[in-house]
Amino acid sequence: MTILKKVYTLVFLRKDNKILLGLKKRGFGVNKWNGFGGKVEPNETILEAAARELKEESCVDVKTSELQNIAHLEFTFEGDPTMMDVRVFSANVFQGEPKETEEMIPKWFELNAIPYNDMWPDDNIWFPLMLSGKLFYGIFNFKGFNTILNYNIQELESMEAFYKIHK
Ligand SMILES: Nc1nc2c([nH]c(=O)n2[C@H]2C[C@H](O)[C@@H](COP(=O)(O)OP(=O)(O)OP(=O)(O)O)O2)c(=O)[nH]1
Repeated sequence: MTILKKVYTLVFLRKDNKILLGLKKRGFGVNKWNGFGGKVEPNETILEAAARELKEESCVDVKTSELQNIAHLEFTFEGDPTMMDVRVFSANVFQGEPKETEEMIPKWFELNAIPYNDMWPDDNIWFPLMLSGKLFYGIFNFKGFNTILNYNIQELESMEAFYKIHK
């Protein structure tokens, strides 16, 4: 089966031992808490897309130089030839206060109170790696949107080295 790849961004803001999540109000992942992100458009870089989606969904501004790439995630769904290629970033320097938008209701969560029951089912597998400052590559194969058929996670030494071999 031909695999079509679509590139997405996902940004997590950090402040005072808290993480900013948003409750998605519509579309893919509706009613789930998540970071902020979306599809990379043809006329922009991945970093530009990450900053744009954060702004659109939470009203917060971030400089692309403050976005740290911390993970690469790939999602496939049984029977769907599209692979979602998700570039995950974190930032602790940003401008403005998060505000509710048409897409998201933002909220700061203590790191020991992450609402995993209302998140994508893979998140409780890789959030602990992210929260302990690890870099990683994860692949998740879903059946429907609630069942993980199989997955693999690899810790990485550096994202640059990973992207040199993983095009
Ligand atoms: N935490 C987490 N995030 C995920 C998973 N799967 C997945 O696509 N995401 C992220 C990647 C993107 O940030 C977001 C999906 O993007 P989107 O469909 O909202 O993109 P968009 O805003 O461009 O779409 P649109 O509604 O404007 O068409 O969800 C997952 O399993 N866990």
